[in-house]
Amino acid sequence: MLRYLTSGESHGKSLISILDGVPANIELNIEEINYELEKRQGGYGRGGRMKIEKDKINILGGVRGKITLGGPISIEIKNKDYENWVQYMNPMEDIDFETKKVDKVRPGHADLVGCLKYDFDDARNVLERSSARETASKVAIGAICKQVLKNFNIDFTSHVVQIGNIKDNNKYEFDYIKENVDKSQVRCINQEIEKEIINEIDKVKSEGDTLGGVVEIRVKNLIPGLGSYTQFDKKIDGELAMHLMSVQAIKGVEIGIGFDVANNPGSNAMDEIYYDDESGIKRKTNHLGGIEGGMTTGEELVIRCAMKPIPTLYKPLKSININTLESYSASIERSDNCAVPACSVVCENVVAFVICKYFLDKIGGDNLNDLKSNYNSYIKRLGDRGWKR
Ligand SMILES: Cc1cc2nc3c(=O)[nH]c(=O)nc-3n(C[C@H](O)[C@H](O)[C@H](O)COP(=O)(O)O)c2cc1C
Ligand SMILES: C=C(O[C@@H]1CC(C(=O)O)=C[C@@H](OP(=O)(O)O)[C@H]1O)C(=O)O
Repeated sequence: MLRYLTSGESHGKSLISILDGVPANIELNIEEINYELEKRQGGYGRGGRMKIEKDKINILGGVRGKITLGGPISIEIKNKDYENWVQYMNPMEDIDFETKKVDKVRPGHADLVGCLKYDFDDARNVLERSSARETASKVAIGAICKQVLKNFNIDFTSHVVQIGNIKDNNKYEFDYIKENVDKSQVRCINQEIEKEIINEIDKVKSEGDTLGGVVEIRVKNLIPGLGSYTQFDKKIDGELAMHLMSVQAIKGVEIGIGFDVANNPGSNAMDEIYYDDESGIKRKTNHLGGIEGGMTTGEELVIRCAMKPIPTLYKPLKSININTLESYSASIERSDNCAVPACSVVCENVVAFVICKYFLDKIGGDNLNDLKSNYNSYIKRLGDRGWKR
């Protein structure tokens, strides 16, 4: 079973993760992994921290000469900012906790409940781990998963469809997204909307406020039957929602037309099934976004995620001192103002992990050759039943 754990604090030495269950003999393209990490750091609206970090993957185990060994892969991403935080974060030396205490808890963060739950008088003990810095690990993991799936032509992309109230309602083709997305500053395809969004981010920033938005993730060349209807915890839509909802600041996940199913009659929400000798079993529409009954249909997977606005505002929000219970208005030193573009890269890679997990589960094989022959025999059997790639 493909699984991972992450460890590390936002201003600690490094982010560490272990990805277990990757088959042997997968060739890793390190530049591509680093490119994903670079994309996550980008996007208009990011704060000062991204000028300090230059995220790069450092593989510590599970790989030789860029080829996976079938064992757990351990991954390090260094926090360059650690050197500015040694006095606060050193795990091996004493820290003068009293003078470094964060006792003003920030609304929208894990600070308050984290302090109550874990019995801390210092919110730094919470915020370091709850920070979205951890999403760098998620991206490195997803980028490795993508490279497993590349052997089977399964392809991923993502873009921004809304920031604040500015929406891109155009429908775009997968390849168009793939080709155009990295040139833009907010990962929005339509250049006019891109400009409008950048103006909106500037305006809201000047008011000391922040913005959230909606990102779309697409997966192409999937096969039918990843996931299962037979038990709740085997359904791939459930697993996708769980992983995506657990990304910092994600508040909603929809598949296909999502919440719009409620606004449409059944005839507009289902995807009718056709057969012809040339293309095999096919759908003319994809309202349900490529999943039926907890299983991939083989159509394009279409997922949207809503990210809440960044909770740390330059315009102070009211809160309390966790130790004295006095009220205060927060002021901050630095924060992202809008991280929706970065979040699209994170969500894309989180989806890659889930798809890879279910792919390996369905196809099976602890090395690339076994995986390929199992895959081919499944595709052949589906072909005998009328399904074509
Ligand atoms: C890529 C990314 C960057 C983020 N950057 C910031 C930030 O600079 N400042 C901030 O207050 N929150 C930021 N957040 C959001 C918080 O980490 C998140 O809202 C917080 O941990 C509470 O978790 P929850 O929103 O899931 O409840 C970011 C989230 C993501 C995905
Ligand atoms: C470090 C990252 O994002 C951070 C996520 C984050 C938060 O509270 O979630 C707060 C900010 O950190 P800092 O307080 O150090 O400026 C962001 O920069 C990253 O994305 O790599």
